[in-house]
Amino acid sequence: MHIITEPLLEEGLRILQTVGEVKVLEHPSQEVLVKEIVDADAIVVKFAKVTRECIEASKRLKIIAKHGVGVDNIDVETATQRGIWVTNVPSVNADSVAEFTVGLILAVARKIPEGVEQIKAGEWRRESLLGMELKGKCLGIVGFGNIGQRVARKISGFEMRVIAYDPYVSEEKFLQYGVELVDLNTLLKEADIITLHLPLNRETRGLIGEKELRIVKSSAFLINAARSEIVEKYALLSALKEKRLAGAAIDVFDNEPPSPDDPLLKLPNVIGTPHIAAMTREVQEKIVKTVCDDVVRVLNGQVPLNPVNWVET
Ligand SMILES: NC(=O)c1ccc[n+]([C@@H]2O[C@H](COP(=O)([O-])OP(=O)(O)OC[C@H]3O[C@@H](n4cnc5c(N)ncnc54)[C@H](O)[C@@H]3O)[C@@H](O)[C@H]2O)c1
Ligand SMILES: O=C(O)CC[C@@H](O)C(=O)O
Repeated sequence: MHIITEPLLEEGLRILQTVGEVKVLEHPSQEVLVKEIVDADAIVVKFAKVTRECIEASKRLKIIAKHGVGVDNIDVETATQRGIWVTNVPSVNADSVAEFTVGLILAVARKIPEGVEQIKAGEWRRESLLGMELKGKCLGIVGFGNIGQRVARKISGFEMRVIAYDPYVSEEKFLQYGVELVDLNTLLKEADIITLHLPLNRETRGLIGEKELRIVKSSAFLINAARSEIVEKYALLSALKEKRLAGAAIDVFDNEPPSPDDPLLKLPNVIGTPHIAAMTREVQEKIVKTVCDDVVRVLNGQVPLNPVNWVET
């Protein structure tokens, strides 16, 4: 039996049914997941948390397949210790996420959502919507992997200076994209727009905190379409309230969906979207096939094509 924790495109169900019965749990609580995972051979997960408790409750689990890139909602260490494959779908959503990031940059720098709200409310207060031109400004990309590189490529027509920080990418890669490699402090000091494209893990949790937000220009904007916890929420709130940061565009929240009372969403200089950077028809159709094909491979005794861990034999 295979478990799916969130609704999946029909094509995915069809592929999974070739190797067994499929049970769709719509956004299960931890309690439900711990109970349901006991007899599962495979689990396909979008946002549900596959914790140590879940993994330890499972008796037959062979694969935890992430419908996306970031595996921060899966306890990869425990899965690895127990010989369970964890897979993801790298690069497939990178173009859509990069396109969306460019959209967020334009939206926040040119106050597009406020303009839409005003006109729908029958208002015409153009003077309150003075934006920032991108030409000649500096874009700072933190995390220069699949998405970060595509953001650099897609923004090139806007004639910005592009700098990036990524300690794990070779200098040649930055040269290839015409991007200046800098350290994090330089990026925070010099960027007019800072955009995050790195995974959430022990090293990156809270990477952008009080100290870092005191370095940024007060005219700068922060874009986060990576993971919420990379930025310390209360440090971000203070920076925005005290106008030490001009604005933020955020696609990811620590509790999704966020409460309508989330203090970040109450701020006029914050744009929020419901984790939709990868939500295009093209991406969803490709992801579902890749993620389910790996489940089939593992259940047929083959090595998956997109493992994020390994199992010692
Ligand atoms: N909002 C969404 O819908 C959405 C969609 C896709 C991905 N994401 C998030 O975006 C992240 C990046 O995706 P990707 O496809 O570019 O992944 P990727 O693995 O291709 O690139 C991530 C890059 O981050 C770098 N990195 C790691 N630790 C770092 C650190 N401490 N400082 C700077 N750079 C560091 C890595 O070297 C790598 O180059 C994912 O992990 C996921 O959390 C969000
Ligand atoms: O499923 C989605 O649309 C989001 C997944 C995204 O956050 C990812 O890590 O790839």
